[in-house]
Amino acid sequence: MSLLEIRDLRLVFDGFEGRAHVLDGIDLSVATGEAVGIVGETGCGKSVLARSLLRLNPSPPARVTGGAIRFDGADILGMDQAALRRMRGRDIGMVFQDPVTYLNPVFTIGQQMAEVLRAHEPGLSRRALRARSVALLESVRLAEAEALLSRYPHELSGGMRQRVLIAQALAGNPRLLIADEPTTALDVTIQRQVLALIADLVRRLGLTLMLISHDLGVIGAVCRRIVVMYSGAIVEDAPAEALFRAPQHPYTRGLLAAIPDLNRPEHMPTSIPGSIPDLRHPPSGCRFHPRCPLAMPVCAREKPPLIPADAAQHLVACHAVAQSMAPAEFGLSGTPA
Ligand SMILES: Nc1ncnc2c1ncn2[C@@H]1O[C@H](COP(=O)(O)OP(=O)(O)OP(=O)(O)O)[C@@H](O)[C@H]1O
Repeated sequence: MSLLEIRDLRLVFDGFEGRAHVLDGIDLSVATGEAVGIVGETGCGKSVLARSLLRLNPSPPARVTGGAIRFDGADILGMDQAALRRMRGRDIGMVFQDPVTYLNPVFTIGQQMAEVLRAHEPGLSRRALRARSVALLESVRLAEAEALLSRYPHELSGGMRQRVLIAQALAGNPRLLIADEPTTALDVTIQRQVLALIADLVRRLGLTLMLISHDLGVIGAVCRRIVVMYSGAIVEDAPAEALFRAPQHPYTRGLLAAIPDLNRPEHMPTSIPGSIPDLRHPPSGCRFHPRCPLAMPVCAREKPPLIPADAAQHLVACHAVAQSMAPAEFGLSGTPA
């Protein structure tokens, strides 16, 4: 049974310069205990998707135009404000990219931990708040947690600040943790430590994780399953090992070809030709078709469905891949361009 079910989710932003079709029919199921990575180029809608799960996209300009999101059976899109407040942090916790933005410079770490804890459990005594804060800071491997309570954010390093935010996200004992580019603002060594911490928390607390990054290396370090997004749609969804070994979608292949390989110095990284589409005027059919080396006439006409590729858990949305698997079954009229 899935903890999270997203069905045909569609979301637009209405702006002065027109309507941006940002989520174009997202289908995603996440089972309890899974660690799923969402990867894709900047602007493909990863953060908007994550914020949709907590209904955090500002509305207006954001508007959900179709689909459903269910968390443990509850209809998130139909929740009233009181139900949303209960759900946020308690069912689904979220960690954002930039720890500086989300910690208030004028309050101590202790005051900010207490504020989050009080929101979840209003009746906690001062002593209980202190004990819970220390336990949470220790759970994210922060040394001298007791002393940290009286420090201000600027007295902490970037990695420590991100750990404090992870501790805050865990304060409501969420079942699903969403981490949106949690290490992008950190330098490489600290990045590795924070990723190791997230992987460890997932194991220790039995958390379900949705990790968002533009970096396949970051996702591959933590997640067993990888979902690739392109321009508001999922183009491939596969076990990490299968995705790295045998990527199916031409966009995923392009992403992998762009990564330098230290074991093969002769391999020259290549970039995907063209640029990401303008979401106010997205290409018809498959949004990747103008950049795709395998594009066929059908690709400009019909959006390809997400279907099993070489294994049941390996899904891909590509007419060319579908045709190469079973041409008669799919009956596509397209011929290679
Ligand atoms: N508040 C907003 N108002 C208008 N458009 C928005 C808003 N938030 C996001 N968008 C648009 O939605 C699209 C997807 O943005 P999103 O932040 O989800 O991308 P992303 O894949 O997470 O990329 P990045 O890694 O750069 O954050 C972008 O075109 C962005 O301009």
